[in-house]
Amino acid sequence: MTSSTPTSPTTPTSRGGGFGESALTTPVSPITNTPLKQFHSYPYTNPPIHILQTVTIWLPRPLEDSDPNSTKWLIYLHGGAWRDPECSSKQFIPTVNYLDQLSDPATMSAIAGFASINYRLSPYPPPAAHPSDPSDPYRNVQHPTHLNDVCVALAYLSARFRIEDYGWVGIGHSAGATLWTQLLSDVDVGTVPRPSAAVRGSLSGLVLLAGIYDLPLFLELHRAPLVDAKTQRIYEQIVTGAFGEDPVGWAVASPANARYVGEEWPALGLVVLARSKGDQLVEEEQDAEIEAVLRQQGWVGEGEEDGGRGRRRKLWVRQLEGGHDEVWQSNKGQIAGLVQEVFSRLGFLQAPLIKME
Ligand SMILES: N[C@@H](CC(=O)c1ccccc1NC=O)C(=O)O
Repeated sequence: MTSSTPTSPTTPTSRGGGFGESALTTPVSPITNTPLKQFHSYPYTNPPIHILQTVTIWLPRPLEDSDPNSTKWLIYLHGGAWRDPECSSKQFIPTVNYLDQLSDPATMSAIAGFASINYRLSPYPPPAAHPSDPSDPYRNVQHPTHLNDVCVALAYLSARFRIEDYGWVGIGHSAGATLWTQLLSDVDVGTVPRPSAAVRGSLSGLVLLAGIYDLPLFLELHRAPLVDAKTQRIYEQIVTGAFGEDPVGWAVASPANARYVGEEWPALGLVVLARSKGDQLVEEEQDAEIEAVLRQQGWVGEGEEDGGRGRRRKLWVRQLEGGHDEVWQSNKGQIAGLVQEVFSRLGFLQAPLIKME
């Protein structure tokens, strides 16, 4: 297989989602008056302290006009190799806008709200466009602190928006897909409680984009002579920065080595694994591994029998187009299309309303 060089940390990126216009500086208005294209970031810690511990919310309509029986929440976890401050909750904006403006309106009618979670990051040493200050406690954390923040954010979404009354679908890109699969499994989440039974029981679908599921394999595929020494060093920094120096820790934190207790997420009926052949940063072996692991643990592929076990856990594989970070950009509405497909499969789309002239 061939591997190519990841985004050079020295290259400033023109991607959206940077810290330039801080989400926290956006004035917070009463949630029920939030127009869709405006987003509002809410601190999920008490006391509210830092932008990296916020969740960004978009509402298609005042929340009280969304019927919990017929609308769902979509909850996004961004990537960025656990360290890149240019990658944030704003990665979800292209998908939100696509669903708002270009998708079949039936999908938007079935969405109560979009939430995109920021979490504390791991060290990003220089040279980098935005290196972390070694004394910044928000940009020098390690696993399981990222997961710890995701758990706190989900508890906040439950307390403030009652996501469990609506039901929800999770979406994650790259390290964000790693975080969702870790959360679903028995990987350590730190000192905070795991999501409540109500929150776990209301997750019905998961869309995993370009995820990293086996950290030792991630390093193996980016070691000389497969890649040049500089690229090898970047991948080593990513993994040691986020998971420490001990290789045992890398294996223990890897979703591919974990157990998935379906009963703990009883409504989860569909997991979608999606990646692009044009992904230059994360290899297809990652998806192949997690697919095999989920199959061993009870998920069944599309169009396959479930062996009479009566399980409802389906595993879909989908192809995307573009480079690693292009898949979440509006790129032909790929992610919006997946959301629509998942909503349709899960029975969330209602017959379109007939307009009265
Ligand atoms: N932009 C990131 C690179 C990055 O996101 C990445 C690089 C290689 C493999 C996976 C990556 N992202 C996963 O979340 C950085 O500058 O570190």
